[in-house]
Amino acid sequence: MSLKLPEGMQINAPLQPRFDEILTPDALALVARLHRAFEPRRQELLKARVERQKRIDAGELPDFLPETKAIREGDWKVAPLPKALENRRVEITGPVERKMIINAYNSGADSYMTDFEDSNSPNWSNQIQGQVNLYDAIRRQISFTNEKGKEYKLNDKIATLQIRPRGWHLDEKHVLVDGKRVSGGIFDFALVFFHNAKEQIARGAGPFYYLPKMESHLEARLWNDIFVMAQEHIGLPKGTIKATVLVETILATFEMEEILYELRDHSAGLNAGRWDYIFSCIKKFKRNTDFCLANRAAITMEVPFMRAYALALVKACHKRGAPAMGGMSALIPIKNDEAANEKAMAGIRNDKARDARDGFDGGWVAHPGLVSLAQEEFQKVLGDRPNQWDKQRDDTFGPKDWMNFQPEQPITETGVRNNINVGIHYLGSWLSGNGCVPIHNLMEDAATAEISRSQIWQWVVSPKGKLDDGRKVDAAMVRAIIPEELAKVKATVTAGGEDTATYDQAAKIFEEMSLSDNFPEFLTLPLYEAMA
Ligand SMILES: CC(=O)SCCNC(=O)CCNC(=O)[C@H](O)C(C)(C)COP(=O)(O)OP(=O)(O)OC[C@H]1O[C@@H](n2cnc3c(N)ncnc32)[C@H](O)[C@@H]1OP(=O)(O)O
Ligand SMILES: O=CC(=O)O
Ligand SMILES: [Mg+2]
Repeated sequence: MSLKLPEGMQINAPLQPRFDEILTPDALALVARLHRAFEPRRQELLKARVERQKRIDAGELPDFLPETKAIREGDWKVAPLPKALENRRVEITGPVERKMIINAYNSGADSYMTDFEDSNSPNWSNQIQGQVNLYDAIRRQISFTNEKGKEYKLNDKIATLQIRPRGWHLDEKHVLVDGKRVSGGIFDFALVFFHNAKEQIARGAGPFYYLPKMESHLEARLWNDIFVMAQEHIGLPKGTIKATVLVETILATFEMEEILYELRDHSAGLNAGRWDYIFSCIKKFKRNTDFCLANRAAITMEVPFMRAYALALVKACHKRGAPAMGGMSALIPIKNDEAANEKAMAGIRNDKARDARDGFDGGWVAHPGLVSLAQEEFQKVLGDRPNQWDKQRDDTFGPKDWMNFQPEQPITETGVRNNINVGIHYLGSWLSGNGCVPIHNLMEDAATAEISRSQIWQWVVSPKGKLDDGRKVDAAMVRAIIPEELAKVKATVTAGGEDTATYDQAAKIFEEMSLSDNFPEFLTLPLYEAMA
């Protein structure tokens, strides 16, 4: 099998069965066109992130942008949404894996966000097989048979699909245009859009996306411009694409209305992506000795800075006629322990009930077993209404609330060990090709793992990184604990019948990342270079 590539493009990766159906000359021509038009801007925006980080490291604190005041104070709304996106009470998410795609579509959720991002390990095979899977699913020709002979196919009634491409920071290292790597996000979007947008419209839905990890409205403008060119390229009217932006960086909180404005023809609202958000709060202020968060488990949606961010998001969305989507609790069903399972389910109910009361129009779940209880909680508040866009909030949250990073205690040895254990387990799994894993009965993905590894870094560096018994968290402590937790992780993985080959490498990378002077921007950057 060989591919006919557009001029100037190289693909340095093996072709598996059916990859040629995705990597067609016309689809790759769109990748090349978008790359040539927009890669310089992506690079500038990534450079601007680095420059801004330097200023924050030197003590600058973010604030609202004076140059966008008119947008914040102006009277405008986002364009109306298609019917398929009016009701999004429960959105299930998950990696672009064949069986899971079928299960998620059939789960009873209103919508299904299929994920090339946080829950996906972006090796070449996962990326392109994921595209094959979506191509089949959108055409209702997907099926799967497991090793026991159980057959999977789509129900008559399925969820509305939304697709999350990779964030701006990640390249697709296997595809070069004019000698340069293409953006992972542009690559994922261009292929899935080119092959499926018209088919999705013909089937009563549309090309709907989720956009991750943005730090500014200029980054949203880049996506908007990409949408405009892509729609023109295949002959769809401007405004056909709809995209929900995850507000999952602290800096984006200061530009929520501007982000909606940039995407106003294509916006499907905002989502409170809590896990990357917590990670971003740690990362952005990691050298500010005033800030040091407590154990990961203590940073819930109930702590004031997380509430201030979530409620501000509802306010911004409803003011602009856009859906406000809630994020995901990491709780998942627990097998073989009824009491623990009941507690987890009560936790999910609580989470969804709070979001619904606050004004969110829906929220995410991690697992099909959570769909009905999330539906029930939104039903209690929304009743027969498809959403609650009519609910306007009048809170006045601002910078002080968003940067009130409390609690700072407790930090405990258990907390340190848990972060190291989860970090190594997740990294090892990611390197072996699995980007979402149940660990200690919680859903762990790239965003939750980022919190674990960045907390270790911060606790070592910050004078406030002290355990409740008075000991300072330091490099020696971390180095001593890593082998102990690695052994536990390997025992768990072996008990689950899986190979432990990638876990020594994971522990090494984890140690380097948590103890190096330079904080790696994303854990997936060194990991992606380490993978084939
Ligand atoms: C921070 C963020 O970005 S959040 C968004 C990203 N994270 C996610 O999308 C989480 C996705 N969830 C998952 O990957 C999984 O639920 C996990 C890894 C957490 C747990 O998975 P498992 O241990 O396999 O769960 P479990 O064994 O209970 O699964 C039971 C069945 O449900 C399926 N299932 C579980 N979660 C999902 C899902 N999200 N989508 C589709 N099917 C699912 C399993 O494949 C399995 O199917 P089967 O019975 O037909 O074999
Ligand atoms: O993408 C979602 C998050 O919480 O991070
Ligand atoms: Mg995220």
